[in-house]
Amino acid sequence: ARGAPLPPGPKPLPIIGNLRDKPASHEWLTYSEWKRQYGPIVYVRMLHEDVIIINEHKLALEILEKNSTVYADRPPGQTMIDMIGWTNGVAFSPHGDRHRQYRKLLAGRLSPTATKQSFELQQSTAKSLLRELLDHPEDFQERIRDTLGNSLVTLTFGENILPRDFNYIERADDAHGKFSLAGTPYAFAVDFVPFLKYIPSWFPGMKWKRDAEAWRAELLELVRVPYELVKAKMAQGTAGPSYVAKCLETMGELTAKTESTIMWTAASLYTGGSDTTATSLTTFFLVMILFPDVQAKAQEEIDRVVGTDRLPTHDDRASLPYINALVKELLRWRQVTPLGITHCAREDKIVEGYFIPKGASVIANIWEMLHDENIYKDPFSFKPERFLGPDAEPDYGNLPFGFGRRICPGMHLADASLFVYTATILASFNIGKPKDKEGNFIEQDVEYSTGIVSVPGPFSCTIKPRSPTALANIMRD
Ligand code: HEM
Repeated sequence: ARGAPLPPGPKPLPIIGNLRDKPASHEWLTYSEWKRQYGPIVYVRMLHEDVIIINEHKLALEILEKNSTVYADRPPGQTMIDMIGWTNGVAFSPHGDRHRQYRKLLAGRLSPTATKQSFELQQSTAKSLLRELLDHPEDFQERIRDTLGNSLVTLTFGENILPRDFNYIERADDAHGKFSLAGTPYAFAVDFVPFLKYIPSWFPGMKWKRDAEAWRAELLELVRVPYELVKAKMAQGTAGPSYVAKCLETMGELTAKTESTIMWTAASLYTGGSDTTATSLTTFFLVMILFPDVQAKAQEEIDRVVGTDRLPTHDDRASLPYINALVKELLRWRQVTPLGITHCAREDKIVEGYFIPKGASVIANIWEMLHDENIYKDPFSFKPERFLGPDAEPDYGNLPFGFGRRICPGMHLADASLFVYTATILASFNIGKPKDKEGNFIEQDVEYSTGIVSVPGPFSCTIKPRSPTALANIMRD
């Protein structure tokens, strides 16, 4: 398929290619610079890895959606990730028969219609969150993470399924930390010298392999134990509703393969949904202190449409256009996964006159696409109004959730839960800038981390019930 040129990009050096151009962190910012220098599609070579960076939404749709099967794979990735077993998980599985099975099962349970079955859980999660925020406003970031995390565990396995000594959240977060470590490029000798993985782990200097084996066992336990517990409760007829219970009900006869499909997709709900949703909701608090007029308008809409005697629910969604626009703007302003997850080309292809080689890593700079000045006026200010009225700016569709065969399967759940969490909080609290002893507002520089999920550092805000009626609503039940 050659005959067309590779996309333009910074000049590579012999052997190492563009390794020295690789940004140390927050890569999306450098990639955006490259858009201005080289255009919307850029090619770089990292050692022997071909990397294509797409910086424009229209082009990303053209490449990743129109040729969704060609770009459905993930890059082979780090040896350590594979040794620990993460390539069995949904997000890092190669796109073959197994990944198709994963997606089919997830699609059945996370479709817009199926998602409605979790509305009640989301509403009760929103209420628990109100109580947590009332009692521990200074810890709001941690409380958000915990409350939303617990809700995902309940959604996946059911209420009170896990014994006290099996702290799912702690174990999962620990496994995610080890995943990040294992995924750090060239952090382990085996990334340079793959045959090291065949040397026995008792050999001197092989601690990394003993680590890999221990981490593999931990991950397997995290994936298997809760599943087995639900299965046992199902057999006794005592399991409550959950993702796993529903899968077991509908899967028919169980084989090792179908069980593995249920287990790994179940694990992907917390892995994919926890940091992302919690980070978006944390950013919502930042927005509230930085853009007080947005908070006032949102509260005005809720008071007018829902009233003050009760909390908003999913049923109110269609009559709350400003809140809907706010959620849309929240996912644009600080998209939480700025580069999505890297896709990989399964075959050579010429797209838009450029050659994209088989095996190339394909990165979509979602951050740049959502801040494109040609589409969004004043892209760094937070304006829900941009999505409202006759002069509305274009709707970005599913862009924050990625592309093609790999698009986020949890997007409807994420969207619905963010709606009900933000609406419930807006109905109940005023969120404000903290003040110092002299009563002056404290300005804070909030930095977002680098990584697959870009997480805000700590910041503070005041969280106070809006009125005695609001307080009564929080305290009810
Ligand atoms: C604000 C919330 C969320 C955002 C912004 C988000 C974003 C994304 C993005 C950009 C991808 C990569 C898509 C691609 O490769 O093109 C992804 C994948 C994924 N997400 Fe989400 N996500 C969110 C919430 C969730 C939730 C709530 C769940 C599950 C309950 C979830 C589960 C997953 C899974 C399993 C994958 C891997 C899909 C695959 O590789 O086939 N995500 N997400």
